Amino acid sequence: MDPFFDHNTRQLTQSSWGDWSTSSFTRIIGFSFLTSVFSNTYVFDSVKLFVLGSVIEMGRRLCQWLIERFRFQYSITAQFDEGDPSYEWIVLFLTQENVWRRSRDFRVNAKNSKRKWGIKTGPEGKGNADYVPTYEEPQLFRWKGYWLEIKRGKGAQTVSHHGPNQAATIYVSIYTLDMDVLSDLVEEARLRYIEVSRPNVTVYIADMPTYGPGFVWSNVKHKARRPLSSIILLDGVIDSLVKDAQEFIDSEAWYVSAGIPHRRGYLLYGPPGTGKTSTIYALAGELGLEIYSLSLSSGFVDDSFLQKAASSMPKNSILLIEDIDCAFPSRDDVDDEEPLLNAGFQGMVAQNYRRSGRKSAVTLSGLLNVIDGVGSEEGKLFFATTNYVDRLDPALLRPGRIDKKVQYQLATKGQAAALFTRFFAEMYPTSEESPATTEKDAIPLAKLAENFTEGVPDHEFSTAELQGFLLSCKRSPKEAVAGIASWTEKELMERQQKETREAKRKDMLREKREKQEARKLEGSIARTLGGMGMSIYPPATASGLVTGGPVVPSSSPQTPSPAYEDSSGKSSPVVSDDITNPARTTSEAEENVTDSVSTNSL
Ligand SMILES: Nc1ncnc2c1ncn2[C@@H]1O[C@H](COP(=O)(O)OP(=O)(O)OP(=O)(O)O)[C@@H](O)[C@H]1O
Repeated sequence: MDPFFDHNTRQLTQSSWGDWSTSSFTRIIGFSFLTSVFSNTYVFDSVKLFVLGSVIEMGRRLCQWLIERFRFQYSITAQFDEGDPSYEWIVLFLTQENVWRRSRDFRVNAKNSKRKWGIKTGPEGKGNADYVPTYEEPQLFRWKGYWLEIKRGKGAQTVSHHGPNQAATIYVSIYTLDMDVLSDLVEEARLRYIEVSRPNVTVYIADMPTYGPGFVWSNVKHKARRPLSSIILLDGVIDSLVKDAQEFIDSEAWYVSAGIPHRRGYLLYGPPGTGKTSTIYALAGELGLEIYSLSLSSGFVDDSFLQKAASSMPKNSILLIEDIDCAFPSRDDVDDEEPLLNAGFQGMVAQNYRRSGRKSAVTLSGLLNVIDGVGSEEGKLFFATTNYVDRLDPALLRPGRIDKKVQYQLATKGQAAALFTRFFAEMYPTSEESPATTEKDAIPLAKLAENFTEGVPDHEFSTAELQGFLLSCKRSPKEAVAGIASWTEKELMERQQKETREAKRKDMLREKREKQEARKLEGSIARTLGGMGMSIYPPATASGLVTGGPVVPSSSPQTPSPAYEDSSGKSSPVVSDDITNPARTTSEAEENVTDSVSTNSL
């Protein structure tokens, strides 16, 4: 029975009518709303699209998930970080495999670094830039029947003078589970790199601080290989060096069986410009070794940086540390650096170690650890150069750390003649059939070289200096012969003048330091006496009326002499140059300015 309808009276009661009408109305309205919605094709199509879109998106995500699963299960991914030598290998490999053809993003580098993996953009030698693909978008290609995918990511952070830099990382995924395929790929990339770099010596330089995991050899240069014959040293020096290094490389098995770490250290020492660095580059070119170079005088190179750098070098390569004496204190350096420090910013670390008398943040023990440590084993050659061998600690020079020392000297007459001959050899071909030049016909080259050496005193000039002179008259050997005597005379005179100025400057610096130390001492005595209620001078002395006089107790223990007090009530450390001559109480600032001006003017 219908609760809202009274069949007897056939009337609806007031309350039941209201309820019924509401519910029916809602049903009718809802139905009609839905009917109207679905009868509207626009809305219906939108819903269909929405459902379809959701299905497609789900499908896409499912596919992505499956691909990721597949990749994870059936591929090997290798990571190549910029700054590591293997990064260079893989970039060259990708360039040679023409993977870049589908690239849209390129990094443009000036060609001066002779990078070997920039893509060819036209006929050989065209343009002054390298175009290096960045692989921002993943690329797929086939190699030896395997699918490889290349992706780029972000690597370790470095900091240069221009701010932080983000090194790049290249990920190579190979769709196989065979690790041998990956090692084959890396080995092939390495061999191709060596082949391409053969006419050059590859030099990795760490010239930026690195943060985070990994290590960045931030700069790579390819220098033209220099023939050993172009290095002019005393007879037999370079040959014995090359022979020694070659023997070391060839005798790895012997080192292992003898239980001796397979590394060897060389120290090349002598005046600047005598060919130390050139020798190492020529030797690396001859033996096909890469050079990893860093300078201890770079402010950011400390013990941990050095350790990381040494451990990230590959086998059979050279670790080159130039100016190794920077890690050792020298009193002269403190004097020399003082104006620099006062001039302004040097960096907190730099200030700390420079104040300690060193130019480097690397400590001796840090350096020895690197030479002895794990990072230095495995067929690594360690080369160090210095202009000041006497500053080196004996601990560094002991066999096992430095196995061979080579002394470089200023040029002898013989070296000067060899340099001259090398310089003008092209103008004076040795072959009999070579076309003659007028100069050649006039005087033979050997004779000219002999004449040239008459104007060069033994052991006075470096090879670099003589080379500089020859460059100024490179078109005419006769001109060089004619000008050498006056050039040496002028150079020697200038050198003497410079030495006099330098000696004077050092004297002034020493004097200044002694004065400062005396002032410090006086200040501390004054403070001590002031604290005890005493003064080093009677009150009249402090006012400048009386000079000299013994140290006497102050007349009033509670009130120290105002001459030793600054505005804050503390005793002033700067009063006089000499406690036995307290009359010089006037303008210290003026005197300091005079000192520094005269120092700078020197
Ligand atoms: N013995 C040499 N034989 C040939 N060239 C030399 C020789 N010495 C110097 N030079 C020339 O002089 C320049 C500087 O040489 P290099 O940098 O090798 O000297 P260095 O001894 O390492 O100097 P520094 O101690 O200042 O580093 C180079 O261009 C090099 O060609």
